[in-house]
Amino acid sequence: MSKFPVLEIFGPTIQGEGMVVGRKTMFVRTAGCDYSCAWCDSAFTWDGSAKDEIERLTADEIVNRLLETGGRHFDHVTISGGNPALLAKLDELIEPLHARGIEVALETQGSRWQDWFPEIDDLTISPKPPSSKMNTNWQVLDDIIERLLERGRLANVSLKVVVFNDEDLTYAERVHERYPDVPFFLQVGNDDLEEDAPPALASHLLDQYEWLIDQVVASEKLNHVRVLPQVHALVWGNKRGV
Ligand SMILES: C[S@@+](CC[C@H](N)C(=O)[O-])C[C@H]1O[C@@H](n2cnc3c(N)ncnc32)[C@H](O)[C@@H]1O
Ligand SMILES: Nc1nc2[nH]cc(C(=O)O)c2c(=O)[nH]1
Ligand code: SF4
Ligand SMILES: [Mg+2]
Repeated sequence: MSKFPVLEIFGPTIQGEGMVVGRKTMFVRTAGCDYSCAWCDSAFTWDGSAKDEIERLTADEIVNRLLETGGRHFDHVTISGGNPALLAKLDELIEPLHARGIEVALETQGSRWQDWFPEIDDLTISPKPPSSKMNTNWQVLDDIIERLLERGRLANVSLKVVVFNDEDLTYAERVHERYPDVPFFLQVGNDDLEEDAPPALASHLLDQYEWLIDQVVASEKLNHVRVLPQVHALVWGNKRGV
């Protein structure tokens, strides 16, 4: 049995982002990332600041922890990170969750393929725009999208680009033009990760949301798209574990 580096298991809460926004879900957050985005809201997964909190758990232990924490109050688990696509054996966790009738969602940036991607019920791929300071490997992303389309997973996949500025918006247009058949989401960037008063953050993020809606409305390249804020950030601010 493989061991997985886990930083948080929490919920039930709602999925605050993207293709299944609002869905009641538990979260499993893995440690470690191959990126280091300038604005990462979960930098503790990779910057060493929470290294003492990382637990190495088997899939059975994660399932037990989910059941202890969530009881009978969930039928959906979202795996995020860090980049959970660094974990080659994650099918060992996906399989027993499915066996219990629990749906599995996963958040990743599209920098690595894993053979278990087609098993994920709600797969969010979130390539990173220029403001992140990361570079997209288009060959890798093309390959991931192609493999998912070949396997008929269109209904289970989405692309989600976080937008902070005009350059990011141009990047979002480029991603949507390259993969026009993949459901496409634009997400408000949270540029105030230090604010600890939820109402102040919510007010700021709603202004950013209005700006992003205006930009998308004005774009001829962004028509078959959805624009969303991070609902959990509006409700709970920058709090961890919600
Ligand atoms: C923390 S990441 C973990 C999963 C994976 N590494 C990824 O980036 O897709 C989860 C989601 O949060 C988004 N995110 C991270 N920091 C953000 C921020 N400051 N504002 C808005 N979204 C953010 C990412 O783009 C990603 O879609
Ligand atoms: N409620 C809630 N929704 C989320 N959607 C994506 C999250 C993430 O950090 O990956 C996240 C999170 O941390 N909390
Ligand atoms: S890829 Fe995701 S977890 Fe990694 S640094 Fe970027 S936002 Fe954070
Ligand atoms: Mg988050």
